[in-house]
Amino acid sequence: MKVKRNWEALLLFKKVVIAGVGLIGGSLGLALTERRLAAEVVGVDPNRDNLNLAVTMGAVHRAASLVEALPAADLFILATPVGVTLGVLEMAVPFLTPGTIITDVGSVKGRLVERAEKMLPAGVHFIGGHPMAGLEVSGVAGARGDLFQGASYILTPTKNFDPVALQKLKRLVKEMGAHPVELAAEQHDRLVAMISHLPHLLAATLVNTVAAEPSSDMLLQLAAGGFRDTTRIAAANANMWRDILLTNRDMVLKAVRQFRRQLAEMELAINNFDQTALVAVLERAREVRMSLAENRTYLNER
Ligand SMILES: NC(=O)C1=CN([C@@H]2O[C@H](COP(=O)(O)OP(=O)(O)OC[C@H]3O[C@@H](n4cnc5c(N)ncnc54)[C@H](O)[C@@H]3O)[C@@H](O)[C@H]2O)C=CC1
Ligand SMILES: O=C(O)C(=O)Cc1ccc(O)cc1
Repeated sequence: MKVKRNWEALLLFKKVVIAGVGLIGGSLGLALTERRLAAEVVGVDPNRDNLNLAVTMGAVHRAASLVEALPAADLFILATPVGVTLGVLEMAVPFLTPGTIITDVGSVKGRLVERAEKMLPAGVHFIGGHPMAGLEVSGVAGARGDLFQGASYILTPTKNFDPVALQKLKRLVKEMGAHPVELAAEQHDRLVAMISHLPHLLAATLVNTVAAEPSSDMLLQLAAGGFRDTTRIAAANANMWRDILLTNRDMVLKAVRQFRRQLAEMELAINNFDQTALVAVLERAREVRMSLAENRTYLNER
């Protein structure tokens, strides 16, 4: 006999507290409320307009302060800018009660993951998280409950991780339609420097290269899909990216050095009219890019 799944069966958490109900916190809130994964979702955010909009949109059931919201929460999600997350966690510590699982969504993991475990009271477990999905807009107004559908969602358990907390977070990730991928925090930071932080830096540099031209207005009007496709992310929040690039400074600088080597190879081939080398470089990129579009497989699922 087919068992009918009622909404009660999907209830993963009783009370979820989200600090930072912006694009990502709001999208997690919508995913939780729309799919009825939590009985109550409480939002904490110093931006009153944003928080009120989150309530109106149904991304959180109610707004509160950390002091009021945190006791008896079974999940606490830090969805704040990378530069303030550790400070918010420090502020939260006195109000945490045993049984709370804590995760974050930040684009850089290293220091936060290292510090988090050390400052938490007994019975409270932290596992870093990073949804590999987003948009170039900030604030809850752009939030969507299906933002993480089909995306990889990185979790960074340490060697002392709590297995029950990890299982619950993996279940949540899957219920949101995303694919959990476990990585060590340092490995996470090295990989995202290449596939997220470097592309962002390059998109911004590409836009600025064109903008620095005397005829930039005309150039931007003429720009076709190629320029738009390669620079969409340059429209994202500058403060958010300042935090990301500086917090992951060493890995980002390493990725820039690798990029410079590839650029030099391309430059040399053009300078030398070296048709063979130029085709080889372009062909290598073409094949890799085409394999990215086809047949998506996820790490940990191979
Ligand atoms: N935007 C994106 O595409 C992605 C962002 N991320 C990460 O998600 C995090 C949030 O980014 P977004 O949602 O895009 O930013 P956002 O600017 O849309 O939202 C951040 C929210 O945090 C609030 N906030 C600031 N200080 C706070 C504090 N002390 N306590 C509570 N709330 C506070 C802000 O008022 C704002 O509403 C960042 O750490 C970012 O690295 C991760 C994946 C994708
Ligand atoms: O806009 C996009 O497509 C992005 O890739 C956004 C994004 C920004 C930061 C992240 O840490 C992850 C994803």
